[in-house]
Amino acid sequence: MYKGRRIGAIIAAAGSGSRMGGDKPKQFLNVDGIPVIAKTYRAFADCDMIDVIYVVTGEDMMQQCKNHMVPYLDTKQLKKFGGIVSGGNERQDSVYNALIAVKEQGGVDYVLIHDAARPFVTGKIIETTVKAAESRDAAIVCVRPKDTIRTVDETLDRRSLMIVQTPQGFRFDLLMNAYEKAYADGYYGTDDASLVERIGVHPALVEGSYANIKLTTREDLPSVTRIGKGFDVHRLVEERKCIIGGVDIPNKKGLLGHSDADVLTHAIMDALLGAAALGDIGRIFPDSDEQFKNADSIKMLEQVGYMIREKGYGISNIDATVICERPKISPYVEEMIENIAKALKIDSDRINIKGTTTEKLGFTGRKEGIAAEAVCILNTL
Ligand SMILES: Nc1ccn([C@@H]2O[C@H](COP(=O)(O)OP(=O)(O)OP(=O)(O)O)[C@@H](O)[C@H]2O)c(=O)n1
Ligand SMILES: C[C@](O)(CO)[C@H](O)COP(=O)(O)O
Repeated sequence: MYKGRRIGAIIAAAGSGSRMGGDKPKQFLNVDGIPVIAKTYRAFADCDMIDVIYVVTGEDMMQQCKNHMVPYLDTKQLKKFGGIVSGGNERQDSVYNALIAVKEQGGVDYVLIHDAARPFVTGKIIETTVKAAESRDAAIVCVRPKDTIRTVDETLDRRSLMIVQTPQGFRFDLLMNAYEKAYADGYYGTDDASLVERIGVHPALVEGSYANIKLTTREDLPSVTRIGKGFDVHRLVEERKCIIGGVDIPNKKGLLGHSDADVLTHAIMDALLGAAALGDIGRIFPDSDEQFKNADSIKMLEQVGYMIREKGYGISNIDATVICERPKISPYVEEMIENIAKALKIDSDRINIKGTTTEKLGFTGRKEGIAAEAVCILNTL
């Protein structure tokens, strides 16, 4: 409530995100650890001035939308949920469908229209828009362009230009009239204010934020950095090969394990899987499975690399340490790096491998086994 007025919000989430691409619409992608639609909804739900929130999404996306929203909201936030409305072909059609649903459910005094694809909207922006809409009937959030803007033919005067964002807030009956007039005239606009202007109302301009971007193309997505850590140990025994980092190293004893027991490659796989929240090698390549008996770990690493890319991550770097008295690691480091880089399809300068001893202490010091640890950083592509 604001000054005793009932304030509604409509979140437009029926787009297909064709410019973003990918396997799901952008409103269902994750930003800051939660789906975009949930983050956007939360911003409105957490604002005391907002009484009820309607989400408009594609007819075929209703369930997907709920799944990406409801589990991320608390009881207080969910209390404001007015319902999900089926959208239309264009943003304007979607918003109109939601306006009709709001009206059918008793209406509100003022309504804020917001793109689901603008999850960085703040409580302050929402409040300022409500106040401006209440005093001026219509209010839109804008920022000044930072670059020079021109048409194909001429440079425009930047001082008179504004970049229009959402939310856009209106007296409810005014916006409804504007939409009805637009449809009567066959007019389509790219925002709500342009429709209201056609019936003679100029909106108040509210200062937005450069951070309140509309996620439109891949470059708009904030980069995500994830860290992973892996550790592995294998026992040294007679009559086994000593394969480390894919290099068959001449040594009196070799490493015991279900696969080829490549301790270094295993630690690296666990670091990568951990960073991507994909579990660990035990889960992906179980030692109860015969197909992994004496398996080439570099081949398994290749598969892990594929899974990481599938999840949308690139490998920023890997740093690994092999811990043993013997064999000496340094003569083989370059070859190990080459094998690992090739399997992961990354540049070799993203990988660092080193060897160390435990000064003859512990099981590595007694040459009973070899340990390896690895850390990695993944970034969204
Ligand atoms: N028929 C439509 C089209 C768009 N939108 C919503 O309007 C907002 C702004 O639109 P836009 O960035 O163009 O989203 P998309 O239409 O999804 O993107 P694209 O044009 O790249 O397909 C988005 O939150 C989008 O979900 C909508 O509710 N109904
Ligand atoms: C409403 C809007 O976000 C204001 O900048 C924008 O016009 C939506 O346009 P789109 O063509 O649907 O991306």
